[in-house]
Amino acid sequence: MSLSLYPIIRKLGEGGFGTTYLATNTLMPSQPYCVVKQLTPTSTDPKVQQLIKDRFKQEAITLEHLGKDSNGKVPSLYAYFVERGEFYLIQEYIDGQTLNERVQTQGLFTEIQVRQLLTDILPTLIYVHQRGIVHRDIKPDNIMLRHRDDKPILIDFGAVKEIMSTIVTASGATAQSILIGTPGFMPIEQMSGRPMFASDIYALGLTAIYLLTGKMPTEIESDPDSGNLNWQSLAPNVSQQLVKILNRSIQHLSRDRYQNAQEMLHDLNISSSPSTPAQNIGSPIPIPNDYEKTLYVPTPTTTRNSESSQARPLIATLIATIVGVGLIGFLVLGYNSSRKESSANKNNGQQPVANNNDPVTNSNSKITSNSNSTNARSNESSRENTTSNTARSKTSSRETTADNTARSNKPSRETTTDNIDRSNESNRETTTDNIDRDPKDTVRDYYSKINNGNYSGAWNSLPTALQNNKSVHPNGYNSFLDWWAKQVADVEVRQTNLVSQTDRDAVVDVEIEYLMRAGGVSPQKIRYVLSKNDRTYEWEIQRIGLR
Ligand SMILES: Nc1ncnc2c1ncn2[C@@H]1O[C@H](COP(=O)(O)OP(=O)(O)OP(=O)(O)O)[C@@H](O)[C@H]1O
Repeated sequence: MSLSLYPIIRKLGEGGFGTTYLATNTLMPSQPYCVVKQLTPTSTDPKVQQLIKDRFKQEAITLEHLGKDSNGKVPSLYAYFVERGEFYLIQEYIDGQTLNERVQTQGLFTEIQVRQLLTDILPTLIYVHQRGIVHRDIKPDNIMLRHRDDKPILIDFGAVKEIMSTIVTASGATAQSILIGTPGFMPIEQMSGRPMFASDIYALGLTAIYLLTGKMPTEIESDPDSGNLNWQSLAPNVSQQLVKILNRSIQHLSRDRYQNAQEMLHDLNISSSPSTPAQNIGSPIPIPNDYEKTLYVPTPTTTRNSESSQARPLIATLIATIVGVGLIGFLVLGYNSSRKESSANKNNGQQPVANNNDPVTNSNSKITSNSNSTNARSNESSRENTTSNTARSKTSSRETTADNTARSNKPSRETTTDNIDRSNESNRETTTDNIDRDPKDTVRDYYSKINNGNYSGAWNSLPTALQNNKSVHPNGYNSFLDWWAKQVADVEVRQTNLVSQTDRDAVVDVEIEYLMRAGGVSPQKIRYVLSKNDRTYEWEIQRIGLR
């Protein structure tokens, strides 16, 4: 097989991974049009290239079966091959228009048209998901309306692009260097490298909103309190029923969305045709303005809302990051961060005693392989995957922690005893070490303590004013434990930035993600104000606030 069999007519588009062309399929008697998708891998390492070749073949087989059995719902795959380091897919040409082109040429969709589109495309999604495939890049550019029958065809599956971004990390593991998906259409779990079927539902909901409003998700204002998109005012004639369905499909947390395409199709079928314009359906739940409160107050509503309100800014940041670096080098981070130990509740609500000498295992921000996210076998197995990965990483992290604890407990305790009786001179020794310490380490240490189950140590790192703030910690240390030990499974430090530093003060911005025990991931951007202790010269947290 070779490219010369498919003479190029013209370019159709160019994306992050290559170029799509209109071509002629000379292998067929009528020499019909075909589409040539040329993909260029990120890595030029020969070992990685071989790996990509193997995976590319697997993915081509998947696409072949998907096309063959789909009854025209997705383009057929005619051929695949590798030529001069470039990877090629030869696909059926769909004579039609993308949804984006349709809106540009014919204007916005009516509710009836959107309902028809959803009724047509949801069975395709059911079909794709039943084969264990998450599309991962549903958007108006990737759904075509075929001229002959106006039926929607799903194009441009994300998995093959993800394969192109395969790299080998320093530890020898394979990972994907790029998040597949389009800014604004990617839900939070997909941005964390864990796409699931509900991720496609999210993107489809936003696609429908685009058809009704003409606005991409990034162009729609979100409610400052909840982060929910204020799209209804842009489409005031849409019925309450459809608003409700679309709002459910675009919930931030996957568990609040339709779990599968059948559920959404079912609601669409039973809901009546357009009648009453929507009035505040799915309206945002307000969150308290007290930002510090959302750091710890462990009520599910607050968690959801704080996630909502924070997810969009984070998404914006990630978009900027992804776009800014030309889509290269944005490594998908896994969740193998260090673990809390079940002894978390040992103190049972009593005020903890000083325990600042617990060993600190800095296991944050690890880069891990994300190779299992390509095809989720089913919703259930997708969940299993996530759980088992978490479980696996927890075990290994716990081992690391235990190991480190064993190694470092003793010296730590000795230091404690020493410190009590020590003279100023020894304090000066400590000082010399600490002068050079980065204030960012203090922040990282705080989260490491939490991940290691050293809640009392973390609590003691907080300024007294925050500990005693009744709106943040109504039950003191118990409130702190309620959040960290009972609701948060892991906290991942994504980024730490030293904003400013003098001899005495420092400001550190961090981007973290809470992995919630109930499921879901909640990103947060937090600002720490630290000051240097006059006596110990250690950096101490003075204030914490959301950014
Ligand atoms: N099977 C197809 N039949 C007809 N036209 C197609 C087909 N596949 C893609 N196109 C057209 O080519 C355009 C670009 O294709 P596609 O979305 O696959 O890749 P891209 O935009 O170049 O990059 P990326 O894959 O990164 O999105 C589409 O918007 C569509 O107009």
